[in-house]
Amino acid sequence: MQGVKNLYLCTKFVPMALIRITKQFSFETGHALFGYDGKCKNVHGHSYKLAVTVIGEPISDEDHVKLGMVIDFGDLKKIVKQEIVDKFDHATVFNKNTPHVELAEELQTRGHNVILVDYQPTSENMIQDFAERIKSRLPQHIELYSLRLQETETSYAEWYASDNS
Ligand SMILES: Nc1nc2c(c(=O)[nH]1)N=C([C@H](O)[C@H](O)COP(=O)(O)OP(=O)(O)OP(=O)(O)O)CN2
Ligand SMILES: [Zn+2]
Repeated sequence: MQGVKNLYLCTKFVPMALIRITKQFSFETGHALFGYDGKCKNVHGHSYKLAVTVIGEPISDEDHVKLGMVIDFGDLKKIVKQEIVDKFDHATVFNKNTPHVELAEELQTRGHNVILVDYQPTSENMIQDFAERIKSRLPQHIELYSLRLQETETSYAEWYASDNS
């Protein structure tokens, strides 16, 4: 009986661990790479898949409604939906520093959903943009750990906070 009591006490005093949790998203987005020397210079689209990983300590306050969670998956979903999915899904992204801006403006006047960005819309640049958008919305005690943006079945970009600090 004494042994069982000790085991119970041990589980109560385990130091808090940092845990990574991940939520995955998908959205359909068009883009064109102005000046590119391949077929992706044409306006085309991808079924993007985005995996968002955050890191933090699970909440240990037994009175907290989110006990045991780093962040509620639902709250993470809300942030990523508002910042990325709802904006980029069924939109076409153009680099506003290229002549594509004219095409973009024409499409906008015809009611199309267009996003003008300050960069060439490659996976590498989009993932950096997404990292900044998500970081700006996370609670202070949670950090963005990594992103993985999959553009095609065989191509993806990754962003790690540790590579960029
Ligand atoms: N480093 C990068 N290279 C390319 C990007 C990019 O964002 N970063 N983007 C493109 C195109 O937009 C498009 O994604 C084509 O990618 P790719 O993998 O070449 O697509 P394919 O369908 O041709 O791939 P396969 O699986 O090899 O058939 C181009 N490059
Ligand atoms: Zn592409």
